[in-house]
Amino acid sequence: MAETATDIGTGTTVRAEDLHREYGRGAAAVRALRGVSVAFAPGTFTAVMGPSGSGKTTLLHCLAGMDRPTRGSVWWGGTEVSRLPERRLAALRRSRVGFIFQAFNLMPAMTVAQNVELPGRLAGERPDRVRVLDALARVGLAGRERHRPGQLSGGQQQRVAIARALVSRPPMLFADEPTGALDRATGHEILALLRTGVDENGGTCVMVTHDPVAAGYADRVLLLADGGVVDELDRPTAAQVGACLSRLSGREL
Ligand SMILES: Nc1ncnc2c1ncn2[C@@H]1O[C@H](COP(=O)(O)OP(=O)(O)OP(=O)(O)O)[C@@H](O)[C@H]1O
Repeated sequence: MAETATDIGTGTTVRAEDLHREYGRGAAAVRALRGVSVAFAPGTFTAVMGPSGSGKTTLLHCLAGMDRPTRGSVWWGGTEVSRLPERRLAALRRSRVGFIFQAFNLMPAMTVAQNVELPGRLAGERPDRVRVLDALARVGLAGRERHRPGQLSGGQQQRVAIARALVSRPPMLFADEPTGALDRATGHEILALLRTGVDENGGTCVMVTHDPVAAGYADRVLLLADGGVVDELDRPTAAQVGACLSRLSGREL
């Protein structure tokens, strides 16, 4: 099936159909995902939660085209990404997907601006200074472009990582515990940035988190257990999320 540039525009529906992901083979095989079918509409912010080992990161990596399912399919708009050859997938991913890691994953020897430019450079593009400075300004880091990551606080480093993820204005943003390494107040600032990105640009954002308060920024919470979706909550309060997680891990608060 051929994909075209028009398949993916501002805000993309991300869809998984009967997704299975196994690691290893035979008796030692781990079934990380066991038939997940779920869709994420443009202009929505979804939190993925569940006990440790339930498959959250595996699901995120498959949705973001960073890992391949063993069985089933992942779609970005009308494009079945799980079947694309590696080079075409990598090219599409670079232009369509922003990914934010818990540990920021910045290059310490590079300046803030160079870090933001890096994905484009790796793709062979000429850096667009105006876009880079605009992305830094959008995350509140105007004037910091010549700093090294080590000269910034954890929250500021995560803002650099968000600017790096957003500089190409991707329609899809995936975040794996983006506030896990931050204090609560700084975490709120980061979550507010993600929320604004969805509200103002109509992007599709999927975030893995362990924090019920962080999940409160999302429109929807998807709960995983044992590699499957076991529940969904629409605009839940932190208390509702906490109660649901406690039930899932077999404990009552
Ligand atoms: N590369 C791998 N090789 C083997 N097993 C793996 C690999 N990655 C993940 N797993 C296993 O797959 C299952 C799901 O892992 P995953 O990281 O997706 O869970 P998670 O819900 O994100 O966990 P956590 O909340 O602890 O980060 C776990 O049993 C894990 O040990």
